[in-house]
Amino acid sequence: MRKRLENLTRRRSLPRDVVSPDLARDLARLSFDSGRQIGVMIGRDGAVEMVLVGDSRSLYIPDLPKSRAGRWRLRGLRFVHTHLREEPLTQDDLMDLVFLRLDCIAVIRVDLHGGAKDLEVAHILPASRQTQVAWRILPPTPCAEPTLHFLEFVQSLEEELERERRSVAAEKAKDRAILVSVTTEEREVAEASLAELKELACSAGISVADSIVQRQRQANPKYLIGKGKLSEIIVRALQCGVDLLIFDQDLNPSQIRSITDTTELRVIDRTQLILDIFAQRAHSREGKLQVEIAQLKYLLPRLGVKDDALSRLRGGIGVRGPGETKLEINRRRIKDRIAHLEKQLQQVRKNRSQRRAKRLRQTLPILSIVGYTNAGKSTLLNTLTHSRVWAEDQLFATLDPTTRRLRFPRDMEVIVTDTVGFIRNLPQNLLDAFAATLEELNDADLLLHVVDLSNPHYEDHMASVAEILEKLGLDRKPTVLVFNKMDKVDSDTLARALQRYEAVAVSAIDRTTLWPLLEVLQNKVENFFLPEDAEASEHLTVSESPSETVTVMDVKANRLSTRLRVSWAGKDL
Ligand SMILES: Nc1nc2c(ncn2[C@@H]2O[C@H](COP(=O)(O)OP(=O)(O)OP(=O)(O)O)[C@@H](O)[C@H]2O)c(=O)[nH]1
Ligand SMILES: [Mg+2]
Repeated sequence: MRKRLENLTRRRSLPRDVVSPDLARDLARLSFDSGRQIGVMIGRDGAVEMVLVGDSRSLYIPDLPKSRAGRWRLRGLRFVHTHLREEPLTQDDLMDLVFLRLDCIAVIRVDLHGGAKDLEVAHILPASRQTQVAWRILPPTPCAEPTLHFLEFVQSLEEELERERRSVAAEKAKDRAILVSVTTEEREVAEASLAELKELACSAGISVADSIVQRQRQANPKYLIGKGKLSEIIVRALQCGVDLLIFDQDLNPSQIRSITDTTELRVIDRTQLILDIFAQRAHSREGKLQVEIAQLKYLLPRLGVKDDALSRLRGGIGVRGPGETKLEINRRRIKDRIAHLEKQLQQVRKNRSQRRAKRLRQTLPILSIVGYTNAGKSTLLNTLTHSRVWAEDQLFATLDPTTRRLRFPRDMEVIVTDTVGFIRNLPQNLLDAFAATLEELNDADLLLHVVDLSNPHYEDHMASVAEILEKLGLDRKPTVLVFNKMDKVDSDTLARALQRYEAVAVSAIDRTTLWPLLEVLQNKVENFFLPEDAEASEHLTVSESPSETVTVMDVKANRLSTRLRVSWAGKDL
């Protein structure tokens, strides 16, 4: 028996046959004699690369050598095996096809006399031809008269996959990902959370190819996700040319490892995605330090015993945060680095409080725009920026700014800052890093809390923002509530919202809607900073344009924390 099996390794099929008729016949016979399933892995050149022996009903395929370049390629191996008693392809066979990204899987159905009855072949299906399932089973053909030209077939299949990949890759050269949510929550809750993950991914510069939800009654601690879903993911990834999976749920290190091992895709979870976003957005020295500390702390418990754990965990998007070289250091060195960064952080903080003291001496009121992610904060700031042009045009047409300044020796100036969006469920260990990206808020005199009124969950978002502000010790700051995107809600909703909350409604994409807001801001700032100053009031009352509200905004472009300088002459004084 052993000898007969060994002989199989020297067999060759023509590249054009899935399996040569002789080999099929011999496999069937051997299988029949031994009462076991027998299989061979055949390379593209037709050579048998591996012989596998199972029991009468199943056959286990061990780890295969790493696949050829490119995760979207097929493996370059076809698996041909026998089924006794004319049993057709099974679900397990199809799973093997998908998990191993085989060129194809074929079963030789052995008849009751040990003959090779026929050959059943299944292959992965490209997305463009996608139906409900990710594979196709071809009608059985007699082993003795193969009809399929296998090599041509598999080459065209691969070309098709490659074309798909290229068309999506060309779409944008950025990271593409599939989002995955494994949850015991209600579908609606899971989908809202996934929608948010998508926004997070987008703001991290990742394009989302697809999202997959698995609702389950009980979690599967090993993979977190069921095997069937995992195979769906592998096929979708193959079809979409995706090599990154982002899980909405936090994964523990061994889950990351087993999912990575099974799918050969990069795997990150929500926390790591948020960390990556912070890493992108932290501009200040303190912010950068905080984010790197958070990244390293996230990494530390995930350093497994396996030496390749680091390269897997480098999974993140691009090469942000702790770079590759940094990640090659061991656990000890990471701890040292954290200690070192923490020391630096203390130093920076000391400097910052000195800086702040200096700024306070300049007494420029600072307005900071805060709000849930995607509320429209940056848009609001930008639109204010455009209205600057408009306002200036007006200004030049009617007034001489230089003269005006002379007349108003204490005219008001404010700085407006945009901030990173707030997010629900912010893990506690990220709060420091998040707080650092929001450090400017400590200096804010007035917060503009922007809310996307068109989002059905806007009240939840308001609550999340309030909660985070409280955690950051910012809940006592005077705040103006701004209901944005009023163009997207009907008048009833708007009226009801304004009844319930003291807020100003705007549409940040439409600068003409901003005036009521400017009015409110102006009054607030004046109330905070002017009343006790009699001298200023005197000057202002002699103004020659008492009824005119002039807004001059001067943007010192600095992307995320664009600063907007607003000066105006008060009309109500
Ligand atoms: N229809 C409508 N869309 C708006 C309005 N304001 C903002 N948007 C859109 O909402 C989306 C998010 O706006 P952003 O300004 O990026 O939101 P953000 O709060 O800065 O988001 P993060 O920085 O990610 O927290 C963009 O697509 C805007 O075009 C509005 O008043 N009406
Ligand atoms: Mg923004």
